[in-house]
Amino acid sequence: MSVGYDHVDLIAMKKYGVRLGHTSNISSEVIAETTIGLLIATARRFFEANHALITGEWKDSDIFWMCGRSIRNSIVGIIGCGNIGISIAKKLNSFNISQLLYTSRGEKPEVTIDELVEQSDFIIVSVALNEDTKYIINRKRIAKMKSHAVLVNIGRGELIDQDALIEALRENRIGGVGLDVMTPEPLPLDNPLIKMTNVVLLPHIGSSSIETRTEMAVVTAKNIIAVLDNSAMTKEVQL
Ligand SMILES: O=CC(=O)O
Repeated sequence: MSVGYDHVDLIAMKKYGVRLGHTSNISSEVIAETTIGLLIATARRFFEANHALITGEWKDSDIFWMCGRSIRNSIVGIIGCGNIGISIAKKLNSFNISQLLYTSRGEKPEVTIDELVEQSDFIIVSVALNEDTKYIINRKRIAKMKSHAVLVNIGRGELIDQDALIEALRENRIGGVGLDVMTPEPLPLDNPLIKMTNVVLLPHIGSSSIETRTEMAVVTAKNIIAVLDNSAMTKEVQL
C-alpha cells in the first residue's frame, strides 16, 4: 500500500512469479499539499516560532525576530517532475515565484541538477528512489547550494547524503531543511537532526489524509482480489 516500491526486491518477485500491486497516482495531490506545508513551515520557521511561544521566549520588540524567507519572488527548483512534482509545481503557480526550475527523466529539463541546486532558493526533492537517484543530493551538490537555501525532501531518505546534510546544517552552510522522509525511519531520538532548530521533521506523513489513505486501502484490497481472481490489478507494477 504505497506509491514507491523501492523496498521490494523486484528481481526476486520476478524470479518467483509474484505479482506486485501499488497505489500509484492516488496520493500525488495530498503529498503535494504536504510538500507545500513543509516548505512554508521550514522557510517561515513555524516550529521554532511555536517553541519560542510555548517556552515564553516571544519577543515583540525586534522587528526581524523569527523572520524567515518568503516564497514569493523566489527561485524554486523541483528535482523530479513526475505526478507529485507536477502537482507541486501547479500549486506553486499561485505563489508568484520568480522562476521554476525542474529536472525530470521524461521531458528534456531546462537545467542540470547541479545548476538547479546552485540557482534555487528552495529545492524540492520529489523523485522516486532507485539506483540512479540514490544520493542525488550528495555532498558536492549540498556544497553548491545558496547559504539561505531551504531543502525539502518528500521522496525517500536515501535520496540525500544525510551525513553531508547534517554537516552543512551544523556549519550553517544552508538555510534550513524540511524532511518528511529520512534515514532510518523511524529516526532514532539521538540523531543530530532532531535537535537542530533549522530542521523541520515529519514522520513520513506525506499521504496521511483520511481520504487518501482510504482510497489507497480500497485500491490495495482490489489489487489483492484481482490476484486471487487472476485478473488485472487496478495498479500493477510491470516486473
Ligand atoms: O511514501 C509513500 C508512498 O510511497 O506511498
